[in-house]
Amino acid sequence: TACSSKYVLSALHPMWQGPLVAPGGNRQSPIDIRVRKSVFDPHLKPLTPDYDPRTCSQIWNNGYSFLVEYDDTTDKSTLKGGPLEDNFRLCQFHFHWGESNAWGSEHTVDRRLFPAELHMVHWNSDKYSRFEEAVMEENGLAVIGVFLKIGKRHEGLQKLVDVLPAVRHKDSVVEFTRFDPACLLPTNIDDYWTYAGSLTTPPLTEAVTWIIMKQHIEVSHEQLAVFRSLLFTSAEEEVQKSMVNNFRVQQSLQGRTVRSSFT
Ligand SMILES: O=C1NC(=O)[C@@H](c2ccccc2)S1
Ligand SMILES: [Zn+2]
Repeated sequence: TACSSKYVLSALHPMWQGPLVAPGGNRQSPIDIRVRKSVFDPHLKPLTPDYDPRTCSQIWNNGYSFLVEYDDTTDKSTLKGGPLEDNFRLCQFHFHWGESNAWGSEHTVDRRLFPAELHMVHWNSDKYSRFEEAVMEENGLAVIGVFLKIGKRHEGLQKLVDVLPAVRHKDSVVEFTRFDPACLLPTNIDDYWTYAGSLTTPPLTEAVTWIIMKQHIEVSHEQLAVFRSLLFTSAEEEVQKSMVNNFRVQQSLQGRTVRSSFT
């Protein structure tokens, strides 16, 4: 689908932690969320995700993460509410993780690192007609971030973990259907932080309203180890590089305010 955009593939290089900063970027992501500096906003509404598992279509290893893609040609899997004024359409979700459980997330909370972070990517279907267009616009995208911790096995995630070996190499794709992404959200989605930021991979456009969940989800050590069995490299390349540490370095807040939906 459109949202598995060429942007992510073309300018991406595994392990690029680069000095790559969007020209004149003053709202870059990820950031450290300083809890005591966040501002409670009583006007923030509850978030209302409404996902249809039948729109789930495939999993793709794009050489940086694996994307679970959704058919975003109609308003079947949507996100509204929270800080959002418009209707947003789910196009894909993916993760970022480390080579060890000690790090891997892109955002941090008072400098605390998590072993991994889930991103659910949505684009503004009230204002734009497709993902590629929205990705270049100020209020084009909404990404839900959920931290992962090592603990009990996540039953819903296992269906995904079981097919990962089929997309071990860069550019591999496998059909993947009837997966309800809501199963990956924490039980409490009313408590979140939100701020104006950017994509964390090229084109790094400052198009994202970030919604970071306060409550994490738990996955088992074995499940996360399967993420690490994926490769950055394609089947043809001689040297195989394991897909780990696919996160961007943290960016400065540059005067931005992080709002919280809770006190
Ligand atoms: O949340 C984000 N994580 C990423 O890898 C970036 C991205 C870039 C383009 C499409 C989808 C996601 S933005
Ligand atoms: Zn991401």
